[in-house]
Amino acid sequence: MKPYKVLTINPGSTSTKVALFQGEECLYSQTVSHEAKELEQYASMSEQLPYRRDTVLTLLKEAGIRLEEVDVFVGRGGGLIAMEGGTYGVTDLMLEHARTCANGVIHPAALGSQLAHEFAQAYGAKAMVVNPPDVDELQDLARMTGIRGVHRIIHLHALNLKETAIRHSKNVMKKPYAECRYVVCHIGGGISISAHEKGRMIDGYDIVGGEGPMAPTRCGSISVANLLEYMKMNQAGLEDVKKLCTRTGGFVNHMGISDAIELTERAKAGDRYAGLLWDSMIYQIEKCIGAMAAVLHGQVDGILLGGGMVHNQDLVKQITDACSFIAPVTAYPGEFEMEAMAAGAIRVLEGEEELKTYTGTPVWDGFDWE
Ligand SMILES: Nc1ncnc2c1ncn2[C@@H]1O[C@H](COP(=O)(O)OP(=O)(O)O)[C@@H](O)[C@H]1O
Ligand SMILES: CCCC(=O)OP(=O)(O)O
Repeated sequence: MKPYKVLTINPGSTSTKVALFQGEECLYSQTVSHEAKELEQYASMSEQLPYRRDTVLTLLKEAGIRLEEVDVFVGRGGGLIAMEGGTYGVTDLMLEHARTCANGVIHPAALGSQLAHEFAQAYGAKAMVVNPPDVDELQDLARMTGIRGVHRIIHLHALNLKETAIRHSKNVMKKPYAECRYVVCHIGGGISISAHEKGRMIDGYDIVGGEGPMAPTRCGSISVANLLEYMKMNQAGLEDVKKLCTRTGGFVNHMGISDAIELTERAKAGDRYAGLLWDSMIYQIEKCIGAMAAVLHGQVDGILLGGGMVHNQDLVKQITDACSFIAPVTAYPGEFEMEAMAAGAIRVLEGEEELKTYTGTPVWDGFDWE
């Protein structure tokens, strides 16, 4: 069978990643980092589209990649209404929801489907997205809040969390993902901590909604009282708070940077503020891992760490020291997002999996007594 060519595009909060695959083989991969200040100039997400497109085009031109040969362009996907996991065709409805960030989340992942669509139109190929951050597999216990009619929803790095769990199951546990129980973390520009049981992500944090640990670009969980006081003192409105949850919180708020390498260098050079900020983020990650281990009743086969910051040995050591009483900690520095996107598209092209159609109807829509 002809090995399909797949171009994967991954717009993240601190980077744009692009990779070309032929079958499972990665022919080319490149990452461009974006500092917070560079992205600040764009008032809306759609204003970032030409910048991200040009970033991708420049990389591909430099590498001499012939886009005419690509069978399918895959974007990361985002801005969508809560959906089942899987590979989806990019449709008009998906594009409309991505453009308007229909789920209320302003994050560059929503540019993924739009970029894939633009390239696919230009080169007569297919456009798809795989396991966007809007995948919802929560157990009912995780949906209830203390306010009637308000339900928890989550947005996290579903793509990398699931791929990491699938690979660890195959290569280390020698069992199917559906038979393993994990706490899986993605520690990047945003930080996802999630509980996986029987091949489903049954709980996790809404990392663009102000839940979970603080992260390079996110404020993470703070108390309602703290937030109300902050809003009063700073005359901050809803839009300011939303930005703190997705773009301007965490390292960006404290230090004006999202780069963990620079933050840790400042800490090493004796900046105690930078040092405490770094250690506090790790402490918050450890607390969230503990919570997800309790969701799994302590029966955890492994704690899996992925994402850019997992390249940092100190972070891995601190988490291992704090959490290995729960289960073995395994570090997968970087991510498998590009591989996961290519694999999802190829499974569909080879007929192993059906291409799903985005309905725009939430996968879960309230308890039956409501
Ligand atoms: N070698 C490294 N050591 C420490 N931190 C790193 C390293 N490489 C990347 N990072 C940090 O990881 C974060 C980005 O992670 P990544 O998973 O690529 O993010 P995203 O996809 O969310 O943009 C940044 O804060 C970056 O500084
Ligand atoms: C929308 C959630 C995914 C996410 O936070 O990705 P980044 O870490 O790339 O910002």
